[in-house]
Amino acid sequence: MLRPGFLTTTAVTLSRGRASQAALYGFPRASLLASSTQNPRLLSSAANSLTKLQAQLDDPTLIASAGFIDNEFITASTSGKHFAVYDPANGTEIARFPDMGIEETEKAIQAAKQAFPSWSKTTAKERSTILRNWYNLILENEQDLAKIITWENGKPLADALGEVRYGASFFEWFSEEAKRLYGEVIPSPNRQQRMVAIRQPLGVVGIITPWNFPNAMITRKLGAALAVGCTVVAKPASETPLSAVALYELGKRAGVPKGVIGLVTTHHNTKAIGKLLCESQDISGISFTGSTNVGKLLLKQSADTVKKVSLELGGNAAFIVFEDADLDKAVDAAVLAKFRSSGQTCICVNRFYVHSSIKDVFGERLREKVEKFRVGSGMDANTTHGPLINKASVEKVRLHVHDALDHGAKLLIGGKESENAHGYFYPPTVLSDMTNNMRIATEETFGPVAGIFSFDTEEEVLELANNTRFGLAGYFFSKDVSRCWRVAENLQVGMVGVNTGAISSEVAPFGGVKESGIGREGARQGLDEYTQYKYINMAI
Ligand SMILES: NC(=O)c1ccc[n+]([C@@H]2O[C@H](COP(=O)([O-])OP(=O)(O)OC[C@H]3O[C@@H](n4cnc5c(N)ncnc54)[C@H](O)[C@@H]3O)[C@@H](O)[C@H]2O)c1
Ligand SMILES: O=CCCC(=O)O
Repeated sequence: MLRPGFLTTTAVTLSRGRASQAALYGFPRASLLASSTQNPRLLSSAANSLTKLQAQLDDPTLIASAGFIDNEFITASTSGKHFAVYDPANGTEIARFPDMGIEETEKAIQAAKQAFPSWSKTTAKERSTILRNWYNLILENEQDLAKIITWENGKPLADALGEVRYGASFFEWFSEEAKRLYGEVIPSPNRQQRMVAIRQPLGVVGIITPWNFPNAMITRKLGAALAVGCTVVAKPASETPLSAVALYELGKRAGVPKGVIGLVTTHHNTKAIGKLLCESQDISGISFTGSTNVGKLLLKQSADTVKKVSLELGGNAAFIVFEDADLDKAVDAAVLAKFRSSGQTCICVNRFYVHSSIKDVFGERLREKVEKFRVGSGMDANTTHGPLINKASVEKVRLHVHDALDHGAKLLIGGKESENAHGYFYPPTVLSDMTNNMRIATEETFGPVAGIFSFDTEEEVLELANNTRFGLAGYFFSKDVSRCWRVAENLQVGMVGVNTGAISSEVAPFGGVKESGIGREGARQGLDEYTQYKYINMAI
């Protein structure tokens, strides 16, 4: 039952057959117009935009402007306010979401709390089956889900499809791991007692996710949380809520029971909702992926209720090319590790350290690769690299490039923005002759700029690479096996790519050290963030 104050007539369940899909085209428009506090003409045009998007999907019922509370899609906030979602390729509004607040979040928390006793008592096999259903549904709808990512995030469609499959892999993985949540039998130090440690779900967990992987950052958390028996209230980034809604719609179809997963959409109430999730006594864990500053705030806010907190934060990855590296492989890996998602992944390279003897040839080879990029709308099949997420991101990248050039960096390619460009584009850029007094040496750029520093000795480059408060990922290229072990062990990061630029996988523990985070996601370790041990001592 919805509380008074919710626009109950617009709380619509999206799980309908395809036969009725055409009729659904009108639903978001009706719900948006229901808001009395905003200009009806603007709301109507936003609804039309969403309708246009729906018309391009095989299954238009996958998206709506809605949060999801207690098994219902809620298309209006109690305040009547909305926030806009934009296509970063052209800056146009594509949807308008309910700007939910404390009331809705509290309701989602209570629904998740109520659902916890029964969900946590389902068998591992039952939870596994639901996750597996969800995985299958994602793959069946992968083309639609990829389009949704591209519309709201901007990444090229092929990359978006890769993200959908990557996202799905977490449900597949955790559907399997659900059945292997083993505890321990502890050899007793005496003859009178037997000792075991069992693993139990934390309870309700709050999940906050970023825009750079609108699909996969949600599944990486949800998969693990649901596998162990936790229930969830999630808040997606306000830039990319459509992917979250689509996933929830599929979750409902997959058989996730009422109350187990909640979704609260907001822009203006982000801080307040974050605080509530951290401070609520009904929430036992927080899992966050995003910037280090916000992560630190959430950690502080969670202190009073002594929550288990899992943080996947910013990075400042070094990519080291030793003099004995296979240069072809190093350049290919550099392209991937730097320019994937136009430089907007947390494990993207921020600093290239190339041995002084090969610095110029490496720079030239990288320049040649970047010259072949095709920057444009992610929906265009020829596009290799899409826009950045918003204006602020473009400004940060511009600042980093200008700062480097002002301090004497050499521009190999890029750096010049087109004056006629619509959308949030920045040309892929390669800079050489970088020095440690430049911003890129210490700050995460989160954009398509490769800055090349040079070094002479292994000792020197390790010191440079580790001279940061971040510690997420690091990469290096060398053919010397002893050096490979030495450098891998001495890089102060959570993840190392040795002779590769691709390290992400659902089977591997993803996470950082230092101010890049606490905890690991994916892999068998991913379950640890959502469980606690209970030690049982039985006298015999
Ligand atoms: N380590 C990882 O796995 C990983 C993955 C992706 C992104 N990141 C990092 O995320 C950053 C970029 O993402 P971003 O700009 O979206 O980060 P962000 O921290 O601004 O936002 C991330 C999420 O936190 C929410 N948020 C913002 N302020 C909040 C507050 N006060 N309380 C509660 N929630 C709040 C946002 O709405 C969004 O949902 C980069 O630093 C990147 O390295 C890390
Ligand atoms: O941006 C952070 C996540 C990237 C990844 O999982 O590869």
